[in-house]
Amino acid sequence: MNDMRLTERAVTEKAKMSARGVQVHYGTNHALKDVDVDILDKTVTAFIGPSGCGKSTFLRCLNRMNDTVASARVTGKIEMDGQDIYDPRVDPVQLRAKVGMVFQKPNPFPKSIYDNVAYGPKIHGLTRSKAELDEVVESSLRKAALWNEVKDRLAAPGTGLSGGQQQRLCIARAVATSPEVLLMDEPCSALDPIATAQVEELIDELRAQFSVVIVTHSMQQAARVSQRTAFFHLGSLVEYGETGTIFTSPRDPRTESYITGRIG
Ligand SMILES: Nc1ncnc2c1ncn2[C@@H]1O[C@H](COP(=O)(O)OP(=O)(O)OP(=O)(O)O)[C@@H](O)[C@H]1O
Repeated sequence: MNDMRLTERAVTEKAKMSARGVQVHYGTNHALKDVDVDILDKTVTAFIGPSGCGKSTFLRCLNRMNDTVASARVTGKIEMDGQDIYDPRVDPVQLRAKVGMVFQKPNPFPKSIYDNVAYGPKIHGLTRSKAELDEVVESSLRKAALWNEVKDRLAAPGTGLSGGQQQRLCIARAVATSPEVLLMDEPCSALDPIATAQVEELIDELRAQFSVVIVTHSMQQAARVSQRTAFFHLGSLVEYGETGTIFTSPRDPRTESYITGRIG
C-alpha cells in the first residue's frame, strides 16, 4: 500500500462538521428526524430529496439560522472541529461568519458593490485599515470570479448587477469573512444556464479552501458539483455516501426511486 495515498485519504476524509441525533420540530411538525452525518473538509456535499423533506431545515441547523425561527426547536448535537456549535457560549453571529450562507434568491444589500463585500469584515473587525479592507474586497471578488466585471464600478449599487452577478456578489460577501464552511440553498435556481455554469465552476474552486454544502433540486447539478451526496426523505436522512455511488448504485430503494424519477 502506498503511504502517500493513505495520507491523502486521511486528509480528505476529515470531518469538518458532524451532526448526531439532530431533530427539528416546528411547533408540532416533526420536520427532521434523528439525522447523523459528517460534513467532510474541503468537499462539496449535496443535499437532495423531494420538496419538504427537510434539506433546507438541516442546512439551517449548520449555522444556527433556525435560531431566528420562533417555532423551531433543534435538539441533538452538531460540532465543528469538535466544538458544539449550540453551546450557549457560542455567539451565533460569529458562527455565521465561519459558516457562511448563500440563499436561493440573490439578496445583495441596497449598498454599493464594495460595501456589500466590506460589510462582514467591518462588523467582525477583521481588517485594521482601509488598505487592508480594499485587499479583502478585491480578493473576495476575485474568488467569486466577479472582479473583472465590477472593478471599475465598485461604488455602483449591488442591486444593479445581473442576477448571476448578484449571486456571485453574495458569494463574495460570504467569502469575505474567511468562512470554513459555505452553505448554499439552491444557489442557482434563479439563474440562467450560463450563470449557473459560472457558479458551479466557482463552487469547484471554493472547495479547495473550505467545505461547501449545497441544497439542490437538480440531480445533474448534484452529480456535477459534489463529491458526497445526502438523500433526505420525509424528514429522515435515508442515505449518504460518495456521489458516484449514490447515483449509480444506491443501497436504499427510496434513493433509487428518487434518482430514477419515481418519487419527488
Ligand atoms: N420557517 C418554518 N416554519 C414552519 N415550518 C417550516 C419552516 N420551514 C420549513 N418548515 C416545514 O419543515 C418541513 C421541511 O421543510 P424544508 O424547507 O426544510 O424542506 P426542503 O426539503 O428544503 O423543501 P424544498 O425543497 O421545497 O425547499 C416542511 O414540512 C416545512 O413545511
